[in-house]
Amino acid sequence: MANDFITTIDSDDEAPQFGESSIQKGKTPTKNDDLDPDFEFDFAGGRETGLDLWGGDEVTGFKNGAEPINVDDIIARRRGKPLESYNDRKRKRKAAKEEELEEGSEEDAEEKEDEDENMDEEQSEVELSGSEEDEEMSAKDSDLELGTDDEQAEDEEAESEDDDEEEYEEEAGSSDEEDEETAAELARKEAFFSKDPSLTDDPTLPSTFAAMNLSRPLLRALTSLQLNTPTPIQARAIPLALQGRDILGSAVTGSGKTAAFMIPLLERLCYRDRGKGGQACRVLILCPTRELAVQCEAVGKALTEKGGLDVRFALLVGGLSLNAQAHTLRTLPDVLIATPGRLIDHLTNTPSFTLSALDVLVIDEADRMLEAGFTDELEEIIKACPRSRQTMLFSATMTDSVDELVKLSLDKPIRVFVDPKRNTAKGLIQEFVRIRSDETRSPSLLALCKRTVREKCIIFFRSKALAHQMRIVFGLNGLKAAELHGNLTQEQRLQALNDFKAGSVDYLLATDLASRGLDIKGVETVINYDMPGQLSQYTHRVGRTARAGRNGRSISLVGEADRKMLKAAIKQSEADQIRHRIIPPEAVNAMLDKLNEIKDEIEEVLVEEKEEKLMRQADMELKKGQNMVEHHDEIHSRPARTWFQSEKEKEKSKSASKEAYVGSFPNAAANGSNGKDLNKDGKKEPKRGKYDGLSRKAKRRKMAIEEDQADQQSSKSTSLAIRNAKKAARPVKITESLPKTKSTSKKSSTKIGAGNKRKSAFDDNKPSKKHEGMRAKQTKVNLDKKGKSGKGKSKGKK
Ligand SMILES: Nc1ncnc2c1ncn2[C@@H]1O[C@H](COP(=O)(O)OP(=O)(O)OP(=O)(O)O)[C@@H](O)[C@H]1O
Repeated sequence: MANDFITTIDSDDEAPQFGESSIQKGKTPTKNDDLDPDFEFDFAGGRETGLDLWGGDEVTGFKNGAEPINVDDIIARRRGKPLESYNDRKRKRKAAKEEELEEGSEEDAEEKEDEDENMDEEQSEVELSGSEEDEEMSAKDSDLELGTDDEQAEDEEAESEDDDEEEYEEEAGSSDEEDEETAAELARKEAFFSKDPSLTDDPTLPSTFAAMNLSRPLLRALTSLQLNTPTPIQARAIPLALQGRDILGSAVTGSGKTAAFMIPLLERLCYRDRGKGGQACRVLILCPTRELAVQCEAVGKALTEKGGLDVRFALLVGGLSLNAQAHTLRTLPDVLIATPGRLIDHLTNTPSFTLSALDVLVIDEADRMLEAGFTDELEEIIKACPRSRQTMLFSATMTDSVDELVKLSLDKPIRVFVDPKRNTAKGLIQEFVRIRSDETRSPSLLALCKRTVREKCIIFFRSKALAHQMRIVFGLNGLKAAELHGNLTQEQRLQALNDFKAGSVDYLLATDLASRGLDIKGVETVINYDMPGQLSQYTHRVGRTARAGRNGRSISLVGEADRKMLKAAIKQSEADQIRHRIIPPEAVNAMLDKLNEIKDEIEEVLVEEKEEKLMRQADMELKKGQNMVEHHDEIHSRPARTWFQSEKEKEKSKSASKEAYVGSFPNAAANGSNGKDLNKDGKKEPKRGKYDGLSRKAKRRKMAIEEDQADQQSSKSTSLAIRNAKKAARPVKITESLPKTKSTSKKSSTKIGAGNKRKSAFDDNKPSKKHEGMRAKQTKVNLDKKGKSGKGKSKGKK
């Protein structure tokens, strides 16, 4: 029985606070389109002890950018008072108590009056609408009545769990098949990967960092950051990385993977050639998001500063000044930490910047890179790296979608998978709340936050618009929240993280932008407002809590459409980690009423926000115009920046890469996230021809351009052939070696993860030559005009 392993808990014993309500079905907020593309900031500021990132000191020195709009300001303006965080309220209460003790018993009566006044003030600041008493009463009432409703709810739940059980059995049947497939896959993978010597030759793993033969400064840094004992992934990966081996590393979220690659590469840099000409960019760490790159840099810098190492970092991410980054690159920093897009931009547009001296390439959150549609960018970057480099790929979730990437970028790699059966941290309790109708989702979330989860909570939403709407709803209900998603400026994103870290807001309302890698200390709860489309996303979301051996809980609101994902999440977890939570229906209904009451006000806040945005945008346009007039000559003398793909190509390859990634999940189609190219009968649509959809005129024009290009190409190759023939006819000097014969093999154009019908990378035995920087063997299938296929074959060069 599912009941056997699902413990049901309810919210009855939790002290209620106050209630509120309604679902905002109105307007979606306007897209934040007043971003200033030129704003710049730096990440000055270190940290004292421990790897405590996002300490609130990172965001400094903003220039140019207009002040971002804060909906809390709009709400405060309407209400006449700013919102307070749970911490602020606690601090106030504590201060009041201390004051009371100091005053002594003589002034007791007088003091009590004051305190009551204070309390009233505090309460009214928090309880923004309705009378305080009413709210408290209604919340209390709902708790008292809970017994009967609870029983009813549990009965209903038991029924549903019976249904669940049947489906579990069905799933268990199909999973055998999956396991068989996996066994075959595993055999192929085993042949591809080298044996991990830490498992076979020497089963005793280093239990201390000192036992890893790390240099003294690095050991000192680790001690002062209180990293005393290596985590399992560190114990296994660091010694292998120090030997220069290529690694595919995976371990549960929050298990210290960043240090697992950062420590060996810093150790390596301690012994680099510092002589004349020895200075170069030696390490590249690729991260999927800007926030992750910033965090990764912070880990590296913390170790460097504490150890007194002479290693310089450069952060190459979007949203920061291109010119400042180009300037830093000219100084040849040792470690580049980059997001793929910005790195490509520099490779294409920053004069004399190359990766030709690179020793180590690290791809963090490798599967996410493919999910985010960075396939072509990764291929381009790998192509720009020397073949002799060491490569390490890390992620908590390694789906088969990374096979191609592994094969393309790693050389005789070792798979370092720590506890592959465990997907979530041991200290994580996963709670699930059943949502019977979508109408109750928002009130359930509010009830949860008002009654149970008061602080240090990240709430994940499927869309940016929803996260923003909910921020307004939270604000109007006296809950202090910040939002984090891609519609914000980089400044706002980092500010939100810093506010949350500092405790000046209690909730971080985020999209999946924040689901990967972010290490924020003290996150106690993760709430999934809705279940994500993929299991790996769920794993990463809930992995923002219970990190580094700590405890934490996740609470997921599960509707009918999320049942499959619920089962998958339960299946991948230990039985004692799962709980069923019930929110008293009265509390939910009270919130629903409150939300309905403030519906109009939500609209008004959105309108005010829009108006303010338009005004600031007009201001910026004005400034822009002035700049264009004043600095016309300078602006037009700059060379235009180029990109390795056109916008159209970029979009196309992004969606192809996303589809390939999503297609690797069996449940993706069920979640509506794939199958775009299937017709009504579920069959694959034929591929569109390159002239399809074009008017006759446009088609003729395109054909003419292609002909011109072909002509140009052939005249170029003719003159090259003439030059070569002349050269060959020249007599060869005795001291000169004979000219080498050129390989005629064609370049392959296989894309990582491209195409929907996926074949494992490990199925491919035919070697072929790829780009200079790539080491993997590739196969290209060339279709001739008649549709016959022929395989291009060439050797991979080491
Ligand atoms: N040896 C160690 N001892 C104690 N704490 C550690 C150790 N190594 C790392 N940590 C801490 O563990 C936390 C999580 O580390 P990190 O962010 O590298 O995890 P991760 O495995 O990369 O997680 P994710 O998969 O979510 O990206 C950090 O706060 C870090 O300071």
